[in-house]
Amino acid sequence: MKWIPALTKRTMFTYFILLFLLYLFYVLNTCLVDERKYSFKYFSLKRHVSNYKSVSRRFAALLGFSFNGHTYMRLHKPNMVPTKRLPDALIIGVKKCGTRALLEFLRLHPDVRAAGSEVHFFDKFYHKGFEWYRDKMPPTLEGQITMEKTPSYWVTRSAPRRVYAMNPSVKLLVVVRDPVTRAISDYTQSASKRPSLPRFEDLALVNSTVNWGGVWSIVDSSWPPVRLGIYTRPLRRWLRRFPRSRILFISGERLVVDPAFEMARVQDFLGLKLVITRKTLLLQLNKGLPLSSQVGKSAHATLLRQN
Ligand SMILES: Nc1ncnc2c1ncn2[C@@H]1O[C@H](COP(=O)(O)OS(=O)(=O)O)[C@@H](OP(=O)(O)O)[C@H]1O
Repeated sequence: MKWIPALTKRTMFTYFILLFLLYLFYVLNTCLVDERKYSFKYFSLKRHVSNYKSVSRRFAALLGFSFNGHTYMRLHKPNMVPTKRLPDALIIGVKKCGTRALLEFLRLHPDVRAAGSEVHFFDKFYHKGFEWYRDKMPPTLEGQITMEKTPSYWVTRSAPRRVYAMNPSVKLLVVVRDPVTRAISDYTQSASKRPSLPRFEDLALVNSTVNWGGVWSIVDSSWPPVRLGIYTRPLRRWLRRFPRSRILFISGERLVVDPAFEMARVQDFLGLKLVITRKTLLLQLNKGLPLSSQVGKSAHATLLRQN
């Protein structure tokens, strides 16, 4: 009976393997449970186990899976795939008050995704429809905020109604600044493009016939750089559609002298975790924050002064 010794050899080999595996599981388990008893083995095994885990995690991620505690879950669940959504918050104005600085600071927050440039949907491209607008937005994950800034929305008569039609709970951010410095900033921008432009005072002031014994100059409130600084009329339009609690006013001046303070207000209003602080801003600026040179320079100078 030749098969008996052969079977015995094979059986013995199988037993040996099983015993070895049993021993291995025992050691692994004991080490993981009692770290004091087998400290050396524990540490070396732990290293191997964690290496194995991280490699498997990366591999699983490549296949579209993700670890969540002890269970696997599909990464491609609807809320895990970045999707383009209509904005949850808008920077609606005011032109030349620091809107760009505000958006650039907000972009530093990991839970904020903003459209690359001014979209002008509610003033110029409304006829293209909400699908067109959605397509202009960056893909966001669930929990992230989609944003856009177009300062001309502030003065567009139909914008409050249109924004309301998109989402009555949208959050609105308005940067305001001293109307005189705002007008000068506005004029300087135009003058840099048209050097032949008359002097600021010639455009901002008009001679008045209403006088008390002489010719008086009064401010020409119809001149756009001045008119844009009269905040009450557009504000009334926005407040007709949106409650005050949905609008946050940000001081353009304070955004320069204390950006961290204003950004804390903004993050609180948007329901974001406080990430943009004085410390993180300074840290980022020292590293070469991805801000435009103008915004970056003024913020850096301010933060260094405060330090
Ligand atoms: N960090 C920071 N904080 C606040 N404000 C800043 C900051 N950096 C720049 N600025 C000033 O913002 C002014 C431009 O405003 P806007 O970005 O709203 O201009 S625009 O409407 O988008 O063209 C423009 O004002 P003027 O320099 O007076 O023209 C910028 O200097």
